Amino acid sequence: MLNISQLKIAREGRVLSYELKLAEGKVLAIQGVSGVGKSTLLSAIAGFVEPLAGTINWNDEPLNHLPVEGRPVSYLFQDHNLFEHLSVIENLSLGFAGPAPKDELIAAASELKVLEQLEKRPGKLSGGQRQRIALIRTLLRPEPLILLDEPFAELDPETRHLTVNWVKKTAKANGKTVLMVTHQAEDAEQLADECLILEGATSN
Ligand SMILES: Nc1ncnc2c1ncn2[C@@H]1O[C@H](COP(=O)(O)OP(=O)(O)OP(=O)(O)O)[C@@H](O)[C@H]1O
Repeated sequence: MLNISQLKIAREGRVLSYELKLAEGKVLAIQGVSGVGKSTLLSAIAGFVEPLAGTINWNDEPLNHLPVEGRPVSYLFQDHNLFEHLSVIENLSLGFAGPAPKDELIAAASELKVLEQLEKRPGKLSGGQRQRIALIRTLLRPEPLILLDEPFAELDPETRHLTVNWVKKTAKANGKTVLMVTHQAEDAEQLADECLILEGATSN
């Protein structure tokens, strides 16, 4: 269970407040107007933003004082966070305690139609190809809590449908708990078990 209680974060003279409970293995869609604080919530869970107050607990363990690298979190940023000096397959192979699950990575790349891109540098890929590579990397890493910020924004409708289904299948098969920021109602309908709509912040 992810339990976020009375979390408060200062942003540009405003205080953003969050309250959230999500059972293990569930997918939550996070929606709300631009600037309401969707990405800020993911950043706080991942440990990039210091809250003013409140707690973030994962399976009853407080995360607040853990460093970014000590949190049980795999995070897909809006800009895809791929290392440009490594090939795509090297990017995909990072972050595993033991050897990377190459067969699983290659099967995912084939399913998402990016198999031909694996030996290239991320800079040579289209936005949509990078997005699928970043999704494979984020979903197949070992951490149980998956944070996705606009993960399908650059995909055409057909590829989007394929990719959303792959994320759903992969998250469920591996028991992942997923928080996904999206502006698309159909992504939420297709993928999410629950929906959180963030609303305005209070002024300081
Ligand atoms: N690194 C930062 N430092 C300070 N303030 C920030 C930072 N990033 C975002 N903000 C501010 O925090 C508020 C919430 O931004 P956030 O990116 O969380 O919104 P969002 O709902 O994800 O928006 P969008 O849908 O446009 O991505 C905004 O007022 C934004 O200007």
